[in-house]
Order: sequence, then C-alpha cells, then structure tokens
Amino acid sequence: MKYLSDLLEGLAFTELQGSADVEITAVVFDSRKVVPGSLFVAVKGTVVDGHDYIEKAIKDGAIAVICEELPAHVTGEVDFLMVANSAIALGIVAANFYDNPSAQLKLVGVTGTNGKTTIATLLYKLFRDMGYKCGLLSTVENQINGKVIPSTHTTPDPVALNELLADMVATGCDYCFMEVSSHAVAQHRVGSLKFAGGIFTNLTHDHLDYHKTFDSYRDAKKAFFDNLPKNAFALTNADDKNGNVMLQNTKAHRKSYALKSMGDYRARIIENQFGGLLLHIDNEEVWFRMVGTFNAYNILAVYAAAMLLDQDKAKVLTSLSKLSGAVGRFDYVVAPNKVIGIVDYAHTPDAVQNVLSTVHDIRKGNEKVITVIGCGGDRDKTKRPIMAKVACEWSDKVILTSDNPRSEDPAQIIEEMKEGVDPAFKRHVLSIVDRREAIKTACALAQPGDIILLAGKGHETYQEIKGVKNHFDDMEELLAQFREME
Ligand SMILES: CC(=O)N[C@H]1[C@@H](OP(=O)(O)OP(=O)(O)OC[C@H]2O[C@@H](n3ccc(=O)[nH]c3=O)[C@H](O)[C@@H]2O)O[C@H](CO)[C@@H](O)[C@@H]1O[C@H](C)C(=O)N[C@@H](C)C(=O)N[C@H](CCC(=O)O)C(=O)O
Ligand SMILES: Nc1ncnc2c1ncn2[C@@H]1O[C@H](COP(=O)(O)OP(=O)(O)OP(=O)(O)O)[C@@H](O)[C@H]1O
Ligand SMILES: N[C@H](CCC[C@H](N)C(=O)O)C(=O)O
Ligand SMILES: [Mg+2]
Repeated sequence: MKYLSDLLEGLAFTELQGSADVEITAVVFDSRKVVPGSLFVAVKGTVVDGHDYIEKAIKDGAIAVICEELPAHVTGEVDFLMVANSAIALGIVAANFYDNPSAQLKLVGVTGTNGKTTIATLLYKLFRDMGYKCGLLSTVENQINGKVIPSTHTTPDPVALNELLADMVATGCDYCFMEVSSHAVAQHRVGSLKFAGGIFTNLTHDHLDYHKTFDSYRDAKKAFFDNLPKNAFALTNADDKNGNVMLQNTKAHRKSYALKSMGDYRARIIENQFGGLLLHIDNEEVWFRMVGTFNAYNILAVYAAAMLLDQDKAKVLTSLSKLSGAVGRFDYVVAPNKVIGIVDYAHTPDAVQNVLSTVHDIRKGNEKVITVIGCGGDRDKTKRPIMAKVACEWSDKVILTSDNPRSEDPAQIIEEMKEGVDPAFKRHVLSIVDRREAIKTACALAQPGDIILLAGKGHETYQEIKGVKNHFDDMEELLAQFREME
C-alpha cells in the first residue's frame, strides 16, 4: 500500500494543494490508463500536452495530479502538486511507487548510436551463463531471468521500467542490463534510476528529426554519464571521436576500451572471418562466434564491463567465446546454391557501412554483394540519401525498398534515398516498393557465392504501413526464397 507522501521522497515541488495522506493505487501519465485512485502526472509531449487531459483523468478516478501549471477549473477533492518538470517528477514518483528497485540490484546502462542491443544482450547472456539471475531491457525484448516480456521501446517509460525492475528484484535478479536510448535520456525516462555502471558505444548520425542537431544528440547521451553516481563506472570507447566527451563531467570512475587508441582495456583483431573473430584481448588469444570489427568493439566493451563488475577473467572469456550476439544482427544463412544471405538491423549510415565493410573484409574472392535496403518513415529524413549512398558505395547492386514506412508514402521515401545515389551507379540500382518482391528479386539475381544483405529490419517480425503492423520477417522471407532454389 502506498500513500502520496511515500511517493514524494526526493521530489522538489513548489506547491501542494490538498493532503499527501491519500492512498495511491497507480502512477499514470496517460489519461486513457487512469484507474480509480491513480496519481496522474501531466507531461508535455511532442504531439500533445498531458495538461489538457487532467480533467479527463480526474473524471476517470485520478485522486492526485502532478503538473507544471494548475488547470483553470478544478473540480472534486483532488490533490495538486506543482513541479518545474513533470517528466522528471514522473521518474521520481514511479521509482518510489515501486520501492526504488534499481538500487536493489546492479543496473548497467548501455548508450550510443549502434551496439546497445548487442552489448546489453551479451552481458545478460554472459552473466546468466556464469550463474547469476539477470534482467534485460532491450529493443528486441525484455527478459527476467529467462522469462520473455515483449518490448515496446528500446528504453521503456518510467512506470513500465520501474515495474519491470521491481519484478526483477522480486525474482531475485542480481543484475539488470539495459539499453539507454537518447530519447529516453531527453525524456527523463531513466532520470531517477541508480546505475552501477554506464557504457558508451559510439556516436554517429541518427535521430536528427528528434534532437535537431548532432550536438544536442551528443549532449543527450552525455547527460546519462553526467548523472551517474560516484561509485558507478563510466566505460567509454576511446576510439570514438566523442568517447572522451562522454566522460568530461561524470563523477563516476572513468574507464575506457579501445582497439586503436590507448585504453584501460585493449584488444586487437587477429582474424575476422564468417566463422568468427580471433581477438588478442587483454593479453589472451580467444575465438569468438561473432563477426566484424564492430563486434570486436562490442565484445571488448562486454569484457571490460564484466571486469569492472569484479568477475573472473578466465571464466568471462570462456563463457563469452561461446556466445552468439542478438537476433537479427549479422544473422547469416547459406542457400543450396551457395548464395549467402545476411539479415542485419543496420538502420543508420554508420551501421550500413560497418556491415558492408565487414562483408568486404571477409568475403573470399570477388563474389558480388547485393544490398536490399529501405529507410523508416516518420524518422530522421536526412539519413535517407546517406544510407543509400553508403549502400551503393559498398555493393555491386542495390535494391531500394521499404523499411517501415509508417505514416509516410513508401515511394516518396525511396525517392529521397535516391538523392544519394551517384549517377554513375544508377544503372545498378533498382527500386521495388514491396519488400517481399525486393528480396525475391535479390535472390533471383544472385549467383552462387554472391552475398545478399537485407539491411534495416533485423529481428523485427512486422512491417508498419499506414499505422498497421503486418507480419513480416526478413529471415523468414529469405529462407522461403532459398527453399525455392532447392
Ligand atoms: C517521440 C517520442 O519519443 N515519443 C514518446 C513520448 O511520446 P510523446 O511525447 O509524443 O507523447 P504525446 O503523444 O505528445 O503525449 C503527451 C502526454 O500526454 C499524454 N496523453 C496523451 C493523449 C491522451 O489522450 N491522454 C494523455 O494523457 C501522454 O500519455 C503523454 O504523457 O512518450 C511516450 C511515453 O513514454 C512514448 O511512448 C513515445 O514514444 C513513441 C511512441 C516513439 O515512437 N518513440 C521512439 C522514437 C523512441 O522512443 N525510440 C527510442 C529508441 C531509438 C533508438 O535507439 O534508435 C526508444 O527508446 O524506444
Ligand atoms: N559497435 C558497433 N558499432 C557500429 N555499428 C554496430 C555496432 N554494433 C552493431 N552495429 C550495427 O548496428 C546495428 C544495430 O546494432 P544494435 O541493435 O546492437 O544497436 P542498437 O544501438 O541497439 O540500435 P537501436 O538504436 O535501434 O536500439 C547492427 O545490426 C550492426 O549493423
Ligand atoms: N530504434 C530505431 C529503429 C529503427 C528500425 C528501422 N527498421 C525503422 O523502422 O526505421 C527507431 O525507432 O528509429
Ligand atoms: Mg537497440
């Protein structure tokens, strides 16, 4: 049982109208989810202002409201609390409502443009393999020691987040590994959590529709490190241009990993092939089952985090060498006629470049590379021509198609991608709006030994068109085409 007064611990409010001595049944920030006895937190959003729904929330049973501005007309016996920032307040009351679960286990957050899911998932698998009970919060799915809970976001909202963490604590989890997206930092979804450590992967072009400038995107990531507590670790990628920037103002212990620069944890690639990576890591030579330079970074970050969490080096390397990465990340299959198909979640220019350069590094001869790629609708439009350009630079043939068009016209998205195609390469580019047809065409064009990359959708099992999510799975489509070849 929770009283409003219990939820106010650590919350700076300027005014309380009413009594804090009322029982609260739920913390809610969406009027559509209010149940009798709720505390409704009115948050200003990107589409609407939650303050416009206060009256509805009260009508549906909210008995207390946190807001930045008091509504003109207030009816009924309702408590009002004024705060400077409702989104920050939401994080605090949500954590209090669930007894601050993040402080009851070791929580590690991973941020950066690419690699978050891979690193969080590897850490989760590694620590479970070493015998710990663990939780995972990721783009692909959430897990509580093996129990899967579907994820709606890369980083859940503060209420869902604290509820999941509380379930992890109740299950006896020692650790939780989670992705921290830049949206989550900017919207204070993780503001009131107590982290044991933070990991930075890299920073490249993405989400400029939301953050507007690269600097504000970078600052959102940096804010995560600025807010880490003194006893946490802040682990950065010293090879990334912004790696050191992340740690500039942190109070946490500063640590770094690197393949090229100086760093506390170092590795060197000895071999990089379809079968895996041989790394010289912290003075040991170890084979890993993952592919590509970018995964050498991910593995090293995981290793370094495990060391910072006081794990045994030999045990960590042995376990890590057995693990595969997250689903939909460089998943590859070979057709009966020896065409190689790769499904990868590359949906930023840098990720497309990393995956394709890896394909180039590890292919045996001059096999052709055919890339099938689209760009998401209602997302950063400026990355569209760049992703197409990078795909063309690294492929022999490119099929521009749809990703998740969401509310946008898919043909128009493809037109915007085409702006990035070098005129000299145009004859090697096809545009096929229907992704299934695009994949089918790629398979028809491929000769034995050729490599087909299906980029952008990775693990996703749907395609969102005009607000409707239809079942769609790149790997399923690829395997169906490969079966036809038998
Ligand atoms: C752009 C963005 O991040 N939006 C997120 C944001 O919604 P918003 O600010 O648009 O909310 P809004 O619709 O304006 O509503 C404002 C407030 O009014 C409330 N409301 C609204 C309507 C109503 O009838 N009653 C009511 O009370 C809403 O609950 C909300 O509190 O806050 C919501 C609640 O937390 C999120 O669900 C929503 O995520 C949307 C769906 C989304 O697509 N987000 C993506 C971009 C995202 O967050 N992605 C990152 C990963 C990115 C990456 O790593 O690549 C992620 O962490 O998932
Ligand atoms: N360390 C890395 N550096 C650069 N690119 C990477 C790295 N790790 C993975 N990638 C590429 O980025 C894609 C997405 O990887 P992953 O899902 O791990 O990233 P993410 O940060 O979780 O992405 P999201 O922002 O969508 O949650 C991969 O499919 C791969 O193409
Ligand atoms: N977390 C990313 C995922 C993009 C995946 C891609 N398939 C798309 O739909 O654009 C986003 O929401 O921008
Ligand atoms: Mg992710």
